[in-house]
Amino acid sequence: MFNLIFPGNQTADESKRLSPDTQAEEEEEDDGSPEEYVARSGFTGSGSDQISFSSGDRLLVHAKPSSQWWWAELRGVIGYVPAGYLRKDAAEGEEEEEEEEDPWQDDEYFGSYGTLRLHLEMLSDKSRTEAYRQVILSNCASLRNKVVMDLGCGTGIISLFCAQLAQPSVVYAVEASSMAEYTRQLVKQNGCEEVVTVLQGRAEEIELPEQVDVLVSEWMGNCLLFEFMVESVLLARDRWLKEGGVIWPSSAALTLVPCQADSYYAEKMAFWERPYGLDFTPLQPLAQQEFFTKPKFSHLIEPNDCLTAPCDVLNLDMYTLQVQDLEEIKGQFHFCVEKSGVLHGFTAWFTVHFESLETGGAAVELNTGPNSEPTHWKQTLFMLDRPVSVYAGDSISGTIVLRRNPIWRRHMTVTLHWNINSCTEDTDNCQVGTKSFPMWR
Ligand SMILES: C[S@@+](CC[C@H](N)C(=O)[O-])C[C@H]1O[C@@H](n2cnc3c(N)ncnc32)[C@H](O)[C@@H]1O
Repeated sequence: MFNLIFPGNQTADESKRLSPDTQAEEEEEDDGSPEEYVARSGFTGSGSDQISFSSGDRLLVHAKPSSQWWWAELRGVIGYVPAGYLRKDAAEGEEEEEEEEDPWQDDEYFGSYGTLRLHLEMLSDKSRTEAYRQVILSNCASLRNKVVMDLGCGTGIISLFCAQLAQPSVVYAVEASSMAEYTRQLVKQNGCEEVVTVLQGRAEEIELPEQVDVLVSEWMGNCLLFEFMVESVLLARDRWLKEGGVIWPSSAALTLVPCQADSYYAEKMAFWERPYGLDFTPLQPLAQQEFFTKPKFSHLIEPNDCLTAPCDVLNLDMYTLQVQDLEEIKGQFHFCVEKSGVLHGFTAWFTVHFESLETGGAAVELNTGPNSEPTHWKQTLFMLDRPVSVYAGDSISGTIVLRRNPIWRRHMTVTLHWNINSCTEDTDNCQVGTKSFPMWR
């Protein structure tokens, strides 16, 4: 049985909203002999220590050093494989139970949005909430008599901003979690029931009486796409948005920067070098697996720790983005090191833009990067396995690939490939590396 850790019981280091994990999947006794697993879908390994396989392949799992990556064998080739892509070769009849698992994990997902914890966190995030308020306020003239859909309204904050700061004809506030029952009360309590209609249900399933002029939603997750609520927005756009209608946010970008992370590295890895005068370095490979396999959510990078200027690696246009594009999104980067230091990893954050409907009006931007007010998303840190010294003038180029999990639809793997070209003569001329980070499967 897969064990999901949702926000209600996660650690502060993990996602703000959704942090399913794969721990404790195997309850059976481990007698040390290899176990046979079947691939649920294909996987293309990156780097020399991962193996590729196709859907239906039978793999022998020799060891499970972490909940995400197992050590397995296929046709005589041995290497790491992502655990979430494998299932036990169930006897007939048992398989049915497995197939019943919801790849969207909606019970857990909407269950967590049915409690106050996440709404408190989101509403306490002033930069986020004020950005939406500013969008409504600065477009209040254009919103007059418009039909608005607030997809995933939660407590209804954006719908209430619309009703109080503008004069739309109606706002359809759609919410799948049980919070919708309270949202109705909040709408009434604030005297907005003439304008705001709360509809409880999944946006994909609800029926609206009409098409809408404006589709607004706060769907962004860690590293922009995690949770993949964006899919619901794209489907609603195609079904409910009038020709020429507006989507807020209208575009989104993911930004990356090569960085130092001295204190995190010291806390999780260098610690094992000489605690209490003893050599604990044999634990370092374990530390790497345990602390550096997944990205670190909730990282707050100091502007000083950026080794280069940041660079946008993905740009999504919410009008043209298609659901199928989400399966694999690739970006490229080319950085020029500005100051010598130690490259511990890469940090990512996102920015979204809300186009203005007013003539000559300025777009509103919500930037979650280190040069803006911190938001509850903070930033996402991807640690390399080994730090690399870099020097001013070096170039770091490469690619980033966000690959959506083919089974667990709210999850993805981020693969970074980098190439460091040193400008100094006394160091290796070129260093390349690849690392894949499951979020969370
Ligand atoms: C990030 S929260 C934003 C809540 C609120 N709009 C705000 O800004 O505070 C996303 C909300 O969307 C809801 N949601 C996610 N996917 C949905 C879907 N497909 N249909 C309806 N509601 C959805 C969640 O239950 C959650 O309350």
